[in-house]
Amino acid sequence: MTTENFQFTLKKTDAGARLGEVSMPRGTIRTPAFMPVGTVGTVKAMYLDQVRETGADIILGNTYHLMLRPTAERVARLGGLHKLIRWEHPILTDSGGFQVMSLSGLRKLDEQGVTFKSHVDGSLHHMSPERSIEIQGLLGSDIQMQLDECVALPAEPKEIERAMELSLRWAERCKVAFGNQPGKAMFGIVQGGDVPALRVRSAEELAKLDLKGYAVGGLAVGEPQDVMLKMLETTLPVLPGEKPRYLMGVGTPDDILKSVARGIDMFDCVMPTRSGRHGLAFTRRGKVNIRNARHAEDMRPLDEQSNCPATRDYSRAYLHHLVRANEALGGMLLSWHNLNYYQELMQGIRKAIAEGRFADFMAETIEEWARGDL
Ligand SMILES: CNc1nc2cc(C(N)=O)ccc2[nH]1
Repeated sequence: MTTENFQFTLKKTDAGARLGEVSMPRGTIRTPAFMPVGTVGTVKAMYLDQVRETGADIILGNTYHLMLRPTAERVARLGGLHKLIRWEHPILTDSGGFQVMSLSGLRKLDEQGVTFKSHVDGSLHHMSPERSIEIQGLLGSDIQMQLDECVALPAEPKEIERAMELSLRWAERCKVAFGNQPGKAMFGIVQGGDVPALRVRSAEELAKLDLKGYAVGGLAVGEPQDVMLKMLETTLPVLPGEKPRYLMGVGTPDDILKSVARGIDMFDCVMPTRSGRHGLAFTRRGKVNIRNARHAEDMRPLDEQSNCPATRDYSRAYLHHLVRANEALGGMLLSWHNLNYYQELMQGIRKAIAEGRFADFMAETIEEWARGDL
């Protein structure tokens, strides 16, 4: 069902796990949802028709990359990102802040924003909270993220606090810049590193802004999984239950299961596509490194029970050959397989929550991974 407004419906809970839907003009997002990453206007090595067929309701676009090339203004002149890349379903764009810190030659970060040198051509750019929202608007983004400062862990508590407070001030500026766009949403991002008290403050202050959704940021930045999960247990109870929660940059299938159990509704991660390009396949019996010599003459597919052609119709021997030869088709088939596996996992999660058996589903899934490759 699509609506002219942005509407989150919490359909069922099963212990901490939540089943829901985000309805928007461009379509409905079934949650818990996994968002494939469409970095520079493409989910690498995939046709977007295939991405849709795997079950994706929404993809992510990276503001940092798109603002540098082809630029937000050019995308707007060409009719917006949906038209340019031929994806008519919802798109979430990040603010660009995380990649400015991780990819560019960061020159300055102050109250006004960030000044950086492009990793593409060395040109100088300034991005304020207002400019980030302007860029995401020019792209035609359906869900826009506030500009924030994400610190890598481990970090000094004082540094984490400084970045968290700055991000709160930037959230207010982004809310003003975003204004009132009924069919779209701007999400705040909870920061606070691995310091529970700072996480609580960030979530409490963002909740006062009455935003349409909330991301948990500043995680999957080098901390152990147990620290990430502890920060979710600290943060999520403070966020309004009737709004969607999005865990940024996460994660492995194990991360996803354990984060759903704690109340996360949306995920994005390059893991399935990036690891697919490097020959790593996620399966219901755990990870398979197709580069390993043991697959060289194995004519079985990754999983003959799958409905995905990449998983069911191609032999491990051929996948092994393609990856070892660094052939493009190797990365294409394994990206397709991994995205399909991730969406099958999300579908299994949603079905288990609907049937009130998520805890059993999580235990059975983890146990089958541990049994090892077919
Ligand atoms: C891959 N890990 C990851 N952590 C992230 C945190 C943020 C954030 N804005 O705090 C954004 C993207 C992220 N990706």
